[in-house]
Amino acid sequence: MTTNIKTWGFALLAITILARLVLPLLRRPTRQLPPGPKPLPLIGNLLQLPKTLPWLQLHHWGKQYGPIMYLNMGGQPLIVLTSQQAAYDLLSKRGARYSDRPRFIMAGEMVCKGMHMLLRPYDEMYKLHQRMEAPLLNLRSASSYRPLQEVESRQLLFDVLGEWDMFGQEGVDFHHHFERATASTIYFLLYGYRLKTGYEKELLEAKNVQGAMTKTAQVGRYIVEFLPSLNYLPAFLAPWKREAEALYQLERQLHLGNLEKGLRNPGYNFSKAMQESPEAKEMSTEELAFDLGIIADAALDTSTVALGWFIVAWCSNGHLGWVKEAQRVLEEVVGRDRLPTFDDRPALAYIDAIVSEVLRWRPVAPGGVPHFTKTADSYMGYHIPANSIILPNHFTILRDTSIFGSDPDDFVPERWLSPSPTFPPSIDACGMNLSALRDLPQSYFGYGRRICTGRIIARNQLFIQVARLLWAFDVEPGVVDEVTGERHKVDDMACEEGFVTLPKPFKAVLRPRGQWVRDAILKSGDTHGLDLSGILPQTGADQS
Ligand code: HEM
Repeated sequence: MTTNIKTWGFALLAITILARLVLPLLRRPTRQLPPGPKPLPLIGNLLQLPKTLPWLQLHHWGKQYGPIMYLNMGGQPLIVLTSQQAAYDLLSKRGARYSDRPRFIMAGEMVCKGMHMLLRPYDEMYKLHQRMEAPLLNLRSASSYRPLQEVESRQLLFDVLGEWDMFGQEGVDFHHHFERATASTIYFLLYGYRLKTGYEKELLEAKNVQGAMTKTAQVGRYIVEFLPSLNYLPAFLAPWKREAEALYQLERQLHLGNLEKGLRNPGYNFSKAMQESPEAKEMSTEELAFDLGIIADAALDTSTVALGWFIVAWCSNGHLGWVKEAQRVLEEVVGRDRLPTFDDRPALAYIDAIVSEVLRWRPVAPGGVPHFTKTADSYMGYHIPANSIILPNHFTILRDTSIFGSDPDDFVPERWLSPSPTFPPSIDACGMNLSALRDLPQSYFGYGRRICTGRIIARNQLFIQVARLLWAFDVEPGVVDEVTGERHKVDDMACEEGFVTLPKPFKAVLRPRGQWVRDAILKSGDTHGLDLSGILPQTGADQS
């Protein structure tokens, strides 16, 4: 009996593979597709796109084939966009058509049972979640979370100074400190509790789940992604089903447990605000818990990675003068008696320019986040087939010389500064000086209706952390060559694989710039003893 089922299983597999490869060839489109690398028979460009750093290969192809490219990924049309204009025209201006996501059968449908906000299709349920999140993430609400971000960045400096006292020239694992600070901020905002060490059970579990999720979203890892009908096979012939179910249970427990804690903890947090929203009445508790859990995941890696690249830029390109300039401006605006605060932000446009440049120079998701169109379209005279994946290659787009200038590989914060700031300046609700900054595309947050919803919170957080780190420390690579005694150079392109691309780990020395730094940090002290239950708005977020 088992052998019979197996035989039928393999027959079904063979037929589906054949149909999948041959049918697209029979349906060869007559209209002109965008240019792209020459496909091989049957499999198209599937084997030409490397598994390691595919966005870099797409970057090189972009130079050859232009702003819109076509690849055939074993029958799946993939449209790659490599200019800001093309990405904006399609993903933002034609957002109604281009806001879907491709199917992520393992990660989205099986592991998250369709409840992953980033991977969801653009349907009514997605819009319900978006309506629930929007009032908590808008500019005015984000401005009210800044006191929390000030506390957590104070703690970051305190922790880093403590490590300097212990390890000195050996350097610190800055990634860990950034991760703790980011996680603690977002967990307090979402669930009302902080993380003191960065080794708390909740965070370790969240990282495990996230790591496993990243694997399940890898292109080519599971055959069921290409042949969804294989999911009709019984579980003993489909081992990925067991893997997905185990991961789903893990994630479910984590998110539900955090939601419960959030509802129990004192003071305002997103768990309470969302549960009280009219939208939450239309969804299950599990849907609500996953919404919060995915926001936590989306915030955690991205902001930590951006800070990591900031340290890479400091170690590898700091000599270009921008560190000196930032420290000069901080000296002028803030002085030496206290840490920079959000009140200083209108006069610290240079710091916001550094944040923009970090996100441009090494985008957190260099390969972009895939959008999807169910309907056929045309652009620049080219045919875009129905059911195409649309991938904006952030790495290339953020090097568009017509927008960012002729030196896009260099780290130059000045490119974000307005040559003629207007007076009186226009300052937004979070203190950002809009008049002093050029309104260049922030493509690193994505596009259109799927643009990153946490971008204002992220920018506020990066502003205060970057300002305070530059005010407090001088930074250099932590590893010294035993023979020459010189510090190792940091390879500014060395990165880990993944959808979010983080720098390869290394230690950096963060040396206090003077006694005044130590005095100011120790004066503000360890923040873990503080009662923060009143630090966030008590009456819920701004609804405007
Ligand atoms: C430097 C930090 C961050 C970067 C670079 C970043 C980048 C991105 C990008 C590229 C996308 C996909 C956009 C697209 O599909 O076109 C995205 C989506 C998203 N981000 Fe962020 N993000 C950051 C921080 C945050 C934070 C702090 C939060 C939450 C507080 C957040 C919440 C989300 C959510 C919920 C989505 C899914 C949106 C959707 O699919 O509709 N992100 N982010």
